[in-house]
Amino acid sequence: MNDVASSPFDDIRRLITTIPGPDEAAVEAVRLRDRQLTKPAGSLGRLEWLNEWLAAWQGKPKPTVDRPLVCVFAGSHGVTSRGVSAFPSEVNRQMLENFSAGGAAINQICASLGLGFKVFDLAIDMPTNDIVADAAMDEKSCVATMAFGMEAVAGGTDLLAVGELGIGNTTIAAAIYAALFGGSAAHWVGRGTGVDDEGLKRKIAAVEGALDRHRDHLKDPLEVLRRLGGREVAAIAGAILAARLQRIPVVLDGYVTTAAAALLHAIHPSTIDHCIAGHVSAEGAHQDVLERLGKIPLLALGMRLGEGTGAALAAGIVKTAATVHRDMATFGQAGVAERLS
Ligand SMILES: O=C(O)c1ccc[n+]([C@@H]2O[C@H](COP(=O)([O-])O)[C@@H](O)[C@H]2O)c1
Ligand SMILES: Cc1cc2nc[nH]c2cc1C
Repeated sequence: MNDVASSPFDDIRRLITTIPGPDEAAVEAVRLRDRQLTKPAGSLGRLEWLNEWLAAWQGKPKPTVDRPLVCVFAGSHGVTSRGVSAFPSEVNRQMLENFSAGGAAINQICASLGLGFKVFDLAIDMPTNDIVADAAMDEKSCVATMAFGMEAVAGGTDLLAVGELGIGNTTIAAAIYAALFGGSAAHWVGRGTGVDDEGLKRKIAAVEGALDRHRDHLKDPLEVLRRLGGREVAAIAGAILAARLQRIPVVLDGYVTTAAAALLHAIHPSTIDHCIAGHVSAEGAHQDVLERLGKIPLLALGMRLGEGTGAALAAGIVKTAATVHRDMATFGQAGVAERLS
């Protein structure tokens, strides 16, 4: 008998030890074809790199973006009782209805770019505990929610864009970053949906209170997730892991979504090598987070909506990059003269 008590988190840790690495042969095949296409070498900038990235993580010498999928995870948060958002928590349910009716920004972006769209309701009417007073979740429900997130890609996709919805979750994200990276609560807290100066003070106080409450238990990133996180963050972490195991590249959304990636990165940096930052959010500290994760955002549009919008726009660019690589003529096919020397 093993006398060390096993925890549900051990399954997650074990899973992380099994994730595949990049397919270098596929990357080489993309580079070879890229050199033959009718353009000066390197002239498509990061579009060229995107195809190498797709090939590396799909494990395909001819990368595809035929079934791109945007998954949005919705959670609700007990910390909202502290006045940390400019909007009431009812917005969660109302925005889910808006998603279903096709009225949200993300619906228009997905329709415009030809992206699939799925929403996951993570017990939106049952908020997680207030992180200042208690742990957000118990270990079992944290792992169960990660497992639920893993199912997001079960229907099949070749590019996953992840996003979230959850009033109060920029406070949750700020607390996670403060726990992972240190620094003051004020550095990590921003205006989210648009809180005024008083709201900003309440957010800072909430993050300080949460860190104080959980201070002796924040070494393990999975404990940070359980204590300071939310269900959407747990589910996104699960989706990112499942995508890696199924060789699906991932595009991250903004400040809140990136918190899930930062937790995985803290377990082991290579865990998020198959992820790119779709955009840098206008939420103040996002650029700092991306630098710490070694991610250069594809877009910088001053957006701070969440709901996967930045990731979806970036996924549209990734889709175009794959089409360009697949369908351009070579110098030989087009009869275009090659470089002189
Ligand atoms: O992801 C971002 O960069 C981002 C920045 C600001 C706000 N949000 C969205 O706004 C909500 C959280 O804002 P708040 O003020 O309620 O903490 C949540 O639904 C997020 O999707 C998202
Ligand atoms: C209206 C609204 C839409 C959102 N989408 C993501 N977060 C949101 C927050 C609000 C308040």
